Order: sequence, then structure tokens, then C-alpha cells
Amino acid sequence: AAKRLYQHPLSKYPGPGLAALTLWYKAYFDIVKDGGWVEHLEGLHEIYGPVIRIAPNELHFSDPSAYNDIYGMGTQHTKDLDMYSCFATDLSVFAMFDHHEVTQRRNLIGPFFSRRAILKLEKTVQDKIDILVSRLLDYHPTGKPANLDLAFRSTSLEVITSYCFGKSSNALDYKNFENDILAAIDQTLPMIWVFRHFPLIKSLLLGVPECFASVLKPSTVGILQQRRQMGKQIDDIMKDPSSLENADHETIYHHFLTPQPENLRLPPVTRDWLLDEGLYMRFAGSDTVGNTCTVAAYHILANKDVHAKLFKSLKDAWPDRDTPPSYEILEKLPYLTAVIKESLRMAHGIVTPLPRIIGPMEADIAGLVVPAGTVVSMGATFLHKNSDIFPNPSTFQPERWLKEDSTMLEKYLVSFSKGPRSCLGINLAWCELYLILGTVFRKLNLTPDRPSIENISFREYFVPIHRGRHFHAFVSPTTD
Ligand code: HEM
Repeated sequence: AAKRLYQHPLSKYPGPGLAALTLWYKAYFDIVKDGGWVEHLEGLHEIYGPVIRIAPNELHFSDPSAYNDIYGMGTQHTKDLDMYSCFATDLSVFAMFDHHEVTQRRNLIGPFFSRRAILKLEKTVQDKIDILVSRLLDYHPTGKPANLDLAFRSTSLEVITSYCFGKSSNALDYKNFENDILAAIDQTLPMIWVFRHFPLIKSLLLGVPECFASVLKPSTVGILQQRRQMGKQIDDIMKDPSSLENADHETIYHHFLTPQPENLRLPPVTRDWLLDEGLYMRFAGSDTVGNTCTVAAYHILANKDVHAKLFKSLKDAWPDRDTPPSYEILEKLPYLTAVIKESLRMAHGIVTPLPRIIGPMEADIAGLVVPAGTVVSMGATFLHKNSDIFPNPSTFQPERWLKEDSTMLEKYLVSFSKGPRSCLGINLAWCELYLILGTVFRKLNLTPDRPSIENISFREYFVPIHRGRHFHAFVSPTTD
């Protein structure tokens, strides 16, 4: 213990003594304080300053310049598998750490999510959003409020499932948007910190047949069912790849199963790889977009001026309700763009600081020389809530993105992270955000039933899990 405290290369960094001694310090906030680590970390930075030793071998930074040093273009620090393996999708690109393999895999998947590819499949996305709008309008005659949280997450789940797999998840067809896949995510997500700190529990619970899991830990049954269902889909495709010819559009399976040029020397396609990739993509593509839309709707509806301005700019660009403009027209609307950027800033994307292992050499992070092998991170919330960069950070102000010098702010908007491991789905995400928020706020009048900051404050489980009751609103059509 004395060695860790006084002779370790990180001994000179400030932080709680217990954190320097043991990983259980963090585990306590993750598990016992129920996703309370980031909130605690904010308090630690107020006490100890911009760099803290948060575990025996880990530093967390809050100095804005650290973000680029850790994650920016040209960095080669690897992902820390101690954290990334808690998602049980070890073979997906998301959990890969070898720099060379990551580049190969990203080059393989990247074109499927390129802007060109997204523009080609814009109609798939718009069709799903039209279903969302019509499902929300079903609430109008009932006088009951709709659960917007589930409605948005179901939409993004449906988009990613159709886009990637060429199959509908039917997520939008369920009563009150309560579908099995989101239920499985909601039940399993709060387990990730248990899986992280007790990897044996993960192997045990995810390795047993569903019938045993239902006895051991019923909340993991959903995820096992999802694995089984997606596994079956993959088996069918691998058995008969020609079945892909019937799909309406290109899917990730087309992409993965198309023979790659010899010189890429990619490892052979396996069922386990396709399964991990598919499961991760469905998770990455659903909650992130859905949460951002919920945060956007909450703030737009809480700010009458913002709502009025947004509606006016949408109506000017989209005079006839029944003739929607294309994504390329919507993305040119300055006010809608500012609303989306501000929503991304306040929703944060992924709220857990993303851990990287310094290497292969020591590195300069925010002016400090950090030894190779050290785990470092900086959470997006620490940039997004920095009042020197974003004055009044807890106020929703799309206008901050419309000022002359606002392009300067872009580099501090890190919801999609930056650099070699930044979000692969960013083009799809932007397209969805424009089409969902544009369509919903052009076509619907929403009135929150019980707005409260609880609806969007969060517990940190990689993505934010909003506290309290989901955000609900009464729905009626706009008349002009
Ligand atoms: C508003 C929506 C989204 C946000 C805020 C977001 C955010 C992020 C962030 C912060 C990362 C980096 C994670 C890390 O370093 O561990 C990431 C990675 C990733 N995202 Fe997204 N994402 C969004 C939507 C999507 C969508 C729609 C997809 C489509 C499938 C997607 C696919 C991925 C993938 C595959 C990675 C892993 C990349 C890698 O590890 O190299 N994301 N995303």
C-alpha cells in the first residue's frame, strides 16, 4: 500500500488516498451509488484541480486541452479493455484495441456509414419517422400523454435495425412503445458496472442457458434472448447468403460478407464476430440518438422562444406539411442546426469518461508527461459543462452556435468523441437528428405533462439513464 501511495509513478498527482490504493473506490460509486461516478468526479475536480489520480494506475483530466491530447487525431492510445469488455461484445470494432486491426475494421465498416451511403438510404430513415409521427398522433384523441423517451428510442432502434440488418424491429408497433429490445437494454445496462468490477459474474450470467439465467438473475434473460434471436438471423444468412439479394437495400451483412481485396488480409468472417458487431451497433445506434432527441424535446418545450423560432424556421423551409424537404435542405437551416448542436452538448452522448492506455511511449497530456501504460480519460461532460467555453452551461441556448465566432466552439463539442476512435455512425446520427427533430417539431404540438429536470438528469451507465419518470407529452397536430 505504501508503495502505491508514495513510490508509484503517479504518486505526485493529487486525489483521494483511497482511490490511489484500490479500484474498489471507483466500484463503490459505480455500483453502490448507482452510476454516481461522474457526479462524484465533478466534486473531486473542484477539490483537487484539473488532474486527479482516480485509481492506482489512472488519471482523469478536466483541462480542455487534455481532450485532444487523449483522443484527438494522430493519437494512438489504446482502449482499456477492463472497461470495454463489460459490454460482452469483445469482437466488435468498439471493443478492439490493436491499432492496426482497428484501422482495418473501421475501413471495412466506414463506407457503410459514409455520407454518401446515408444519403442513399435517407428514405428508410424518413419512413420510420413518418410512422413515429402517426403513432404519436394516435395519442391525440385519447387525451393521454405519450412517453417521448421510449418513442424516440424506439424510432432510432427501428432505424438502426432496418438500416443495418434490413429487417424491422417493429419497435414502433408496441403499445406505449414498450418493446422487448429496449426492455432488454434497460434491464441489462444497469448491470454493466457489476460486469466490469466482477468479470466472473458476467461470464457466469451470460454463459448459462436462458432457463438458468431466469433463476440466477432474471434481468439478464432479455439480453440472452436478443443474442439468440440475432444469432439465428446470422445463422440463416451465413447458411444462405443469397437471401440478402431480396433485401430492399444494402445491409451490414452485405458489407461484411462481400469478399474483400486480398491485400486487406482481413480475418475470416465468423458468426461470433457478426453477432458482437450487430449487438453493439444496435445498442450504439439506438440509445444515443434517442436520448439526444429526448433532451432536445425537453429543452425546446421548456423554452417558448426557442420553440417558436424553431417552428417558424421549419415552416419557412417546409410550407406544406405534407411535402417534407430532404435531409440536405434541413441541414442547411441555421436555427435547426443550432438546436441540434445545443442538444448534443446537453445530452453529452456517452457520459462515461472513455479510458485510454497511454502508449507506446510516454505522452504529453495537457502539458504533463504521463508514463506509458497509464490509463487516462476525460469525460465529455467536463467540456460540455465548462463555463469558460460555454457560458451558463446549464442553460439551453441555441444562439451560442449562431454567433460569428461560434465555429471556435465546434472543437469543444465532443458528443461523438474525436480522432481515430470517434463515432463511426456520426453521419447516420446527424441525419436522424435532423429528420426526427425537424419532422416532429414541424408536424406536432407537444405539451409536456409533468416537466421536471428529473426527466433528463442522469445516472451514468456509459450512456445516460435518465432518472425518475420518463418524459411524457400530450400530442396534437400542428394546424398550419
Ligand atoms: C447522437 C448519436 C450518437 C452519439 C452521441 C455517439 C457517440 C459515440 C462516441 C462518443 C463514441 C466513442 C466511444 C468510445 O470511444 O468508446 C462512439 C463510437 C461508436 N459509435 Fe456512436 N454515437 C451515436 C450514434 C451512433 C450510431 C447511429 C451508430 C451506428 C451504428 C454508432 C456507431 C458507433 C460505433 C460502431 C462506434 C465504435 C467506434 C470505434 O470504437 O472505433 N453511433 N459513438
